[in-house]
Amino acid sequence: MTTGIAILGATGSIGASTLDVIERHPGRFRCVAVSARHDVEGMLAICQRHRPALAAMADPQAAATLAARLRDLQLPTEVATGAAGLLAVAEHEAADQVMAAIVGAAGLLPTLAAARRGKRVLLANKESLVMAGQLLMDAVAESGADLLPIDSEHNAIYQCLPGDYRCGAALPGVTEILLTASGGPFLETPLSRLPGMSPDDACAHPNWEMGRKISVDSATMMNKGLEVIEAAWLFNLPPDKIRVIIHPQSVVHSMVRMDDGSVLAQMGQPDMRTPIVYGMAWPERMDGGVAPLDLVTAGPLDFRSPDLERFPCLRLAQDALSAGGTAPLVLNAANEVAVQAFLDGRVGFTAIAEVIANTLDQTAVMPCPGDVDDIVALDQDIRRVAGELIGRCEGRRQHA
Ligand SMILES: NC(=O)C1=CN([C@@H]2O[C@H](COP(=O)(O)OP(=O)(O)OC[C@H]3O[C@@H](n4cnc5c(N)ncnc54)[C@H](OP(=O)(O)O)[C@@H]3O)[C@@H](O)[C@H]2O)C=CC1
Ligand SMILES: CC(=O)[C@@H](O)[C@H](O)COP(=O)(O)O
Ligand SMILES: [Mn+2]
Repeated sequence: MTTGIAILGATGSIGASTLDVIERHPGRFRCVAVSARHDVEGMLAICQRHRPALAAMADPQAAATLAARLRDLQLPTEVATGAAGLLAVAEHEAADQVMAAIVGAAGLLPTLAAARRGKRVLLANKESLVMAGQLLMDAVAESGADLLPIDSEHNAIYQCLPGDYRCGAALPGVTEILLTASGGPFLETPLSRLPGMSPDDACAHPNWEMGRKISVDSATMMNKGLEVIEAAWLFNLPPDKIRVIIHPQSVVHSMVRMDDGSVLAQMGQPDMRTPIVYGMAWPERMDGGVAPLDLVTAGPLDFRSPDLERFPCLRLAQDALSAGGTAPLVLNAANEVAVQAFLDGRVGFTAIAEVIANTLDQTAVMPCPGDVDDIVALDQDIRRVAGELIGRCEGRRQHA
């Protein structure tokens, strides 16, 4: 039987890897619905190759252009737009599985909709769990949806757990999980040079090819911070059972330490098609086109503790997890605003951590709202606070 896949964020890095896996197994998987924000050319190429029933563009102008181009080419793909368009992709009746690969908070509503509909959720969009972990995990539990972690570390941990483990359940026998972190492009950069690092420097990840937002997150190690919070929700663990270890080679994708002293690891090439095909084929195993890992040529594997002076964002995220309530949501919103300002050349690299810390300082921690509309409204409020702080950084920069 063919499995229908909807891809939220189809024009991105995870979207491209997912489409590559689908193409390798034409009888087994079919791309039935796709979404993007405004990349019309990318979406057109996907529609020509995969003929999905539905393509949604969040941006209305991009949707209109796509619809006209599809008409000219006499392609039958229906076009939708806006928030409703993203929901239509997430809930598409022909989709058995939904790849949640929109970057950032924009992924929350469609990911939640897919979970509520009982689709298998292939979760790459870590920000939705950071913002609304309780809501998303409750939706999965209530609908009985399969939730498969796609983020490489969480996928690695999932692979190390017993075969009948389901995300959100307790983990008896596990002492702690060890999330590996590459350390990003600035692992060895002298601290005095960090303020002058450019967006292209920050996006030059040593091991993974990814979108620009997550690449900057890797450079600040906020990516690992978000992943600590993501792990707490996926594996139902308290902060003190989630440890971060620097592993510059990105060969060991994460580990689980058991109470009997065993440490289980999942290894492989740094290629997202492994976790993607794992999630799509689960509980089977299939080929995703990934080259075999040769441990003889992979070179020495190094491990060390993270330096929190170099990576203050990691500590901010760990503290936000311990604080609980709305703190992770505030952290995530401030990070998205600060990273975008850095990518736009408006603030320097080290301002990212400063803006997040100051936003957290200005915001009282409250219990997280139980209603998704309230969560989205709060996210918008925090973005305004962080935006004002960005404005002040810009002002200081201009006067310097
Ligand atoms: N890349 C990777 O290897 C990994 C990524 N992840 C996570 O997966 C997610 C996607 O990452 P990645 O593929 O690298 O990101 P990319 O930037 O490469 O792609 C993002 C996708 O989301 C779409 N998008 C962006 N903003 C919006 C919006 N406001 N509304 C609707 N769609 C939007 C983009 O459309 P458009 O092209 O039109 O802008 C694009 O399709 C992130 O949450 C990331 O943390 C997790 C682990 C690994
Ligand atoms: C591929 C993936 O899962 C990314 O989240 C990756 O982990 C980024 O690498 P860092 O370890 O540098 O954050
Ligand atoms: Mn990861």
